[in-house]
Amino acid sequence: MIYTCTLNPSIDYFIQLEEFQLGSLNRSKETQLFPGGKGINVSRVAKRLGTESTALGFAGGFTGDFLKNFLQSESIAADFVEVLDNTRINVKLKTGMETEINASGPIITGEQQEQLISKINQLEKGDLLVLAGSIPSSMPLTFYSKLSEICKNAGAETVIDTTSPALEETLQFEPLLIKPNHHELGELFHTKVSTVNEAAYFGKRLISLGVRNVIVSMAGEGAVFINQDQVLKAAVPKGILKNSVGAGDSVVAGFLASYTKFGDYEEAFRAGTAAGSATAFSHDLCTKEEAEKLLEQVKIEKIG
Ligand SMILES: Nc1ncnc2c1ncn2[C@@H]1O[C@H](COP(=O)(O)OP(=O)(O)O)[C@@H](O)[C@H]1O
Ligand SMILES: O=P(O)(O)OC[C@H]1O[C@](O)(COP(=O)(O)O)[C@@H](O)[C@@H]1O
Repeated sequence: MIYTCTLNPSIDYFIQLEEFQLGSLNRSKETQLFPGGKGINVSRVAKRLGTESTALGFAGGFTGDFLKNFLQSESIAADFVEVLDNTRINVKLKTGMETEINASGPIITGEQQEQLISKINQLEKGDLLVLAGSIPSSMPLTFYSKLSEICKNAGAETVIDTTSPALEETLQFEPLLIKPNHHELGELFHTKVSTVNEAAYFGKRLISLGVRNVIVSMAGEGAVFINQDQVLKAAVPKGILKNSVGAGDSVVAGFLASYTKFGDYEEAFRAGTAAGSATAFSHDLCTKEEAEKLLEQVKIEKIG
């Protein structure tokens, strides 16, 4: 069974404007509300690609209800720990360029954290847990590594998509996959990663630390896949960028949907990259048809 865990989910409030003027009254052209948060997006895209998962995490208040109802309407299983405060609302301004304001989110008490841990304690060999997104400021930065350790002891796999320092702590538990973008990979090594060769070099260093597979996503430049046996580069099709929110999560979902079906890393990397670009080229997360249409246009090259 696949589980996604989003400690700080959101409602993503997309606001389209001709232009945005700081300090003035701005009126929107169009607005949309979507459930958000990295694990939630992975569950939604995976579902569209035919792969079931259960969304775990914390949800509260009327925004938490929106989230749960939305997932239910898409037939996605969810098992959230209830919190007192409202789930956050993240603002995504679309004015020709994208500006994001991600809110801090509700306070999560120690007792609520324990409730989530007891759900993770139920995982067993053959299960897979995706830990994705930021850790709320009321929680310890070691929370993902704690969950990773529980999974490792149970024989369950983990996939990690978060930033340093939380990411760093999880590496010792040998995740199946981590998916930093090139900025996040740079942060991990206190440097700047801008080229495919740099991504490959630092990706290999992660493999030597025990990570089994790394995808470094590089937005319009595509992505790099690194494991013990090979380094692959994916060149992505050119298209009109409509929405980069959720593109990274779509890479994770596409990879997992393919890998859990066919067990082939190269194909899973291709499927992940295609899903990422399909989301980038659409207003919402990609559909199965949109992702499949791009599959053949993703050019994979072995570079190591
Ligand atoms: N402008 C773009 N053109 C084509 N594909 C894109 C573009 N932006 C993002 N993507 C696709 O989405 C993936 C993830 O994007 P990226 O911005 O690196 O992730 P994140 O959202 O995690 O920062 C890329 O690997 C690529 O497949
Ligand atoms: O947990 P964080 O880092 O604040 O990120 C949350 C945001 O990231 C998203 O999951 C999108 O992530 P990606 O663009 O990296 O795929 C949004 O839905 C959400 O608003």
